[in-house]
Amino acid sequence: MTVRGENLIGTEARRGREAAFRAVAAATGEPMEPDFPGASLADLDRACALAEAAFDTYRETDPEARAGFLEAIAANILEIGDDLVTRCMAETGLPRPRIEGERARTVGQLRLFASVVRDGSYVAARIDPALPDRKPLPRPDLRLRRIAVGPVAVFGASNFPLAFSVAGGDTASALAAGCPVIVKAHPAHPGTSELVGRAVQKAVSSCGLPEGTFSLLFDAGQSIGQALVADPRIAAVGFTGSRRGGTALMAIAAGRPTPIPVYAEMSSINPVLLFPAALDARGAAIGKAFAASLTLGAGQFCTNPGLILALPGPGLDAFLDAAAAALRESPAATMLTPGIQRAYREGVARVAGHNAVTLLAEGPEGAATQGRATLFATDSDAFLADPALQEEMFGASALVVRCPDFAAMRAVLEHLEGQLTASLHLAAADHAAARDLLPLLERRVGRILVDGFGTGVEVAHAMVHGGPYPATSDGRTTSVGSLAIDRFLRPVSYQDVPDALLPAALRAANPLGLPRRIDGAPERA
Ligand SMILES: NC(=O)C1=CN([C@@H]2O[C@H](COP(=O)(O)OP(=O)(O)OC[C@H]3O[C@@H](n4cnc5c(N)ncnc54)[C@H](OP(=O)(O)O)[C@@H]3O)[C@@H](O)[C@H]2O)C=CC1
Ligand SMILES: O=C(O)CCC(=O)C(=O)O
Repeated sequence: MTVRGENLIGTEARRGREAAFRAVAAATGEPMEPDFPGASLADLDRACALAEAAFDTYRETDPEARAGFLEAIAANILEIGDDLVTRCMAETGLPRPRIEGERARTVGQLRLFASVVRDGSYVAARIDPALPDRKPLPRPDLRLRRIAVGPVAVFGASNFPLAFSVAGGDTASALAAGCPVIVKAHPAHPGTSELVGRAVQKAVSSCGLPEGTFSLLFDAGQSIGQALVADPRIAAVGFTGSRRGGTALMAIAAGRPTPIPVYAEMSSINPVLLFPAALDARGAAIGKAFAASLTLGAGQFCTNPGLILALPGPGLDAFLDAAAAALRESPAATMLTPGIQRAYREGVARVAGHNAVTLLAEGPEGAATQGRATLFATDSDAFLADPALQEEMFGASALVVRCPDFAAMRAVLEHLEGQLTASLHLAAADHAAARDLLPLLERRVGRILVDGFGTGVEVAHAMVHGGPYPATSDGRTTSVGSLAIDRFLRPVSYQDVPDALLPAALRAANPLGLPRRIDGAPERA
């Protein structure tokens, strides 16, 4: 399939009229064909008008039609075949197995949301029948369902060109909820974005859905993204990227005459707690596994294990020796964009220059487009004294904080900003110490995991990929897993509305066969 450098607006594909940009081949830094002229404000207006016009029809599509649409997108993505994989590899510098794995995750995610739509629990339909004889007052007939919030703006992420991008988790969950989606493509992988966008556009047509169900816009700068968030027809925003970008969009959304939620997944350093008995039993093995997680995807994961907390001892020494040895041999890896590479290099230099930090290991120097792994160490007093030491270094770099005792480890955790994940490495003898820290960890993070690392989020019903600010803008939600649909739904209650006027979800005959609660208990079939 050919990449043409076109915005996809409803059923149309048209080249923009604003300043153009090109993808940059991540490995060489060379510009790639074709150019992508940016969308104009008129293009944005058209996409928003179509989305608004599509909304009432799309949100009332029956479950089977909407599920079929999500499955059609998945099938169309697979149908692009190797053209998608090779374009994506060139634009991102990520290797084939990673891109193929990410494609499988993306397709699986779309299918998961198709099953969520078919299941229907997400509608949360509930009925409290009228009690006309209740004393002292009769109760009205009350029925509740959740409806889609409206058109959603999605910002594709640089580091997951498929699973967190044009047809990634934000788009899949918004479409599943019944929201039309307008994607602002990430400029790091425009060709990949166009190919996937065409797969969605084709599914909209083949499923007979309103054309405004999906649009994709390109922009060489930030004005289209900002105008999209500010547009009164947009009801919510999904974003994965930097704290600076996420908070800028939050400010725009909050400053609108009608403020809207921005679900931004931003920075996280994902503390890893190494407990003494686990370190004594298998310090070297944990060190090796840590190095593998740290260097995955050149460290360009928001779940990257960037902070290690441990008590000094021979177990920690074994961990550090093994981790350092593995990192010294870990080849430098191509980073996603020159900007991300520069930010990583500067972040590493800043930490390296800190007077309370020592360099434990670094990987071999790489090409100008690459990032090398680094491991630093400091102690808990120094970490507590300088908030800059908890800034995310987006790449394969981590800081080990030596804590003299569990009280110091607790103080470091208390001092941490909100995080996506915390990993605990434990043996049975560590359980009491771990139990003491769990309530604090629950306050700080969205996911607590044992004997593993947070990279490679499972797309599942019980997954939380979120966390308190600044890991995300709203720690009550997740951007991965079936619960992600909740972000794009809103409850509506119907009081004494005649059956003929009720939405199908709430009619007495339950024509959609939805799971419902009657007076708080599951409805009997
Ligand atoms: N923790 C995480 O999950 C991630 C963190 N990052 C961090 O972000 C840095 C930059 O990476 P990147 O992925 O490009 O993230 P950015 O936040 O810079 O960009 C993400 C998207 O948002 C847009 N955007 C950013 N700021 C604004 C703004 N003020 N107004 C309108 N649109 C905006 C970008 O457009 P444009 O490119 O035109 O600015 C891009 O489309 C990395 O070095 C890393 O530190 C990145 C990815 C994931
Ligand atoms: O680790 C993962 O699978 C997902 C990571 C992620 O969400 C991100 O890096 O933005």
